[in-house]
Amino acid sequence: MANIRVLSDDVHYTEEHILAKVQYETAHCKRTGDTIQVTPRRRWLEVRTARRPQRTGVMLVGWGGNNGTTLTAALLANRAGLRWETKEGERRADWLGSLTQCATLRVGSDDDGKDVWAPMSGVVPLLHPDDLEVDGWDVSSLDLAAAARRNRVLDVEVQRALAPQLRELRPRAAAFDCSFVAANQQERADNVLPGTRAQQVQRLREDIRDFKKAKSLERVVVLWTANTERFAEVRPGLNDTADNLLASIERNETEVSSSTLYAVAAILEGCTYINGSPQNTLVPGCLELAERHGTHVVGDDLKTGQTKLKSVLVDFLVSAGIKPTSIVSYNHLGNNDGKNLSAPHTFRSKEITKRNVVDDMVDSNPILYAPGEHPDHVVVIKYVPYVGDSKRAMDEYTGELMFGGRQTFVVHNTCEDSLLAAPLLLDLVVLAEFCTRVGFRPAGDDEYVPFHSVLALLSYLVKAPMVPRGTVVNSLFRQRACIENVLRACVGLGPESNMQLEHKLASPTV
Ligand SMILES: NC(=O)c1ccc[n+]([C@@H]2O[C@H](COP(=O)([O-])OP(=O)(O)OC[C@H]3O[C@@H](n4cnc5c(N)ncnc54)[C@H](O)[C@@H]3O)[C@@H](O)[C@H]2O)c1
Ligand SMILES: O=P([O-])([O-])O[C@@H]1[C@@H](O)[C@H](O)[C@@H](O)[C@H](O)[C@@H]1O
Repeated sequence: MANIRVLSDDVHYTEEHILAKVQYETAHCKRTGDTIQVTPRRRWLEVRTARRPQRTGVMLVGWGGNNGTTLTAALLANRAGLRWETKEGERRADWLGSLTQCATLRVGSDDDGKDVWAPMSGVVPLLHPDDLEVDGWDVSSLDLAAAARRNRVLDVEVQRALAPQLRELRPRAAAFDCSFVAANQQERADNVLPGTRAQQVQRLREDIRDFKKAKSLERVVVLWTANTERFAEVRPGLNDTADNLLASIERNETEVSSSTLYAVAAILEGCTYINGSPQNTLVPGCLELAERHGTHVVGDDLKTGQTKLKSVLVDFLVSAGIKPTSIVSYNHLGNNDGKNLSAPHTFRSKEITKRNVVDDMVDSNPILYAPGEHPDHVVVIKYVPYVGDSKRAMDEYTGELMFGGRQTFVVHNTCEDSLLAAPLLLDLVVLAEFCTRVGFRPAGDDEYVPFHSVLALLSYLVKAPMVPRGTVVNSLFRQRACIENVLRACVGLGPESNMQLEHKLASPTV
């Protein structure tokens, strides 16, 4: 696929960097009575992107799980160009569902006025999946071939072809506190670290160093794709500050979750930490620790199927002036994730992230909704072993039309949960690595400013985006546009406005 090269006085490609200059516009608003005063603020920004992706490895927490084994198999299969027979004919390994590997963005138009599109990975150098090393931890000691067989996600032909390599991959012993997950998860836990929380953090840090050294890595991303935990209590003296969190770990406080131990270990080793599950791993003390160490964190909860569709449908309805009044999201699934979510305290974590996704869109339209008014919104998840990873999502959306009309549409969405999640895990790692190579400064300043420790740019990939400040955006296309426009800024292209006035005015030469 083509890479783009921007020919502009505002873009310079040196051996090490892409140096770009772009005009950045915001608008300050002030409400006075029935009027909103809007003051545009335009300034020139200089963007510096290091061109060489770093030698990167990802350490998956929950490596032996459905998502972890599926991502690992995808990395191996794509690297090998694996082809296999199915009843529909030959298939070959691909990255379908990955934004960085299979999505494009419009970069302009050609002599005939036709749009020209480029792969996202062709705008700025991104880490290639073939170069990504993988390791991780799991409470189950199964090697990844045995785990893939247990997980029942991959075609048998694929499992057979990859078994020799998967068999060599064995998860490291895990930090695990079963009280934070469903009791039914204890039965697989034969690979658990002993000792206090402080000793476990120390061991996890040694694991990260060991992986980094063994693979000669420059960057390690720690990504939680283990079970959903219950929310941890956040309270002064426990985890409200970095020092209090570290002291609580030293005191072996039982309210510090296993996932927070991984996050602390990652941050102390200078790694990006990504929370692919809904629990509040990234407590305030964790966020302060990440800022102190200048590392990035991303959360919460992968956005893969039912919620992703919801963030599109509700955005479409509200932005079309149709008023969603009832949203009922039901799904059943039969994988281990579903088994773990069958406990009330773990389901509650998932319910929170699946329900909050419409808040910003509802709040954006006071014409439709009075202050504090929201659609009825219900989330139901049931564990039905027979369907395995092939989650069935059924949604009913009801909205109000003019003259008291009602519109109801029902969606049946059979997701293969892990085949949807694995490409997003790759995107999270690839974009997280990219974010460590970019800096911004007002034109003329000396210092480039990196992304904030809380990587809000990756909101597109999670259900409940953490942001350092400002409004949480859940609208999927606004989130995607943010990534697209940041990539464009790195090569001196302004934001995609979609105006294309050259095709809309009486004269194309305005
Ligand atoms: N489409 C999706 O699959 C999807 C979407 C959004 C979020 N998620 C979240 O991703 C996570 C993983 O999903 P999955 O389908 O792979 O689940 P899974 O149960 O198949 O995998 C989780 C793995 O984590 C291991 N584990 C549990 N606690 C651990 C610990 N403390 N340390 C190390 N390993 C531990 C388990 O043994 C298991 O192998 C879940 O929290 C799920 O809610 C999944
Ligand atoms: O991402 P999404 O499809 O909206 O939500 C999914 C839930 O519907 C499913 O029950 C759960 O097991 C997955 O982890 C995922 O969170």
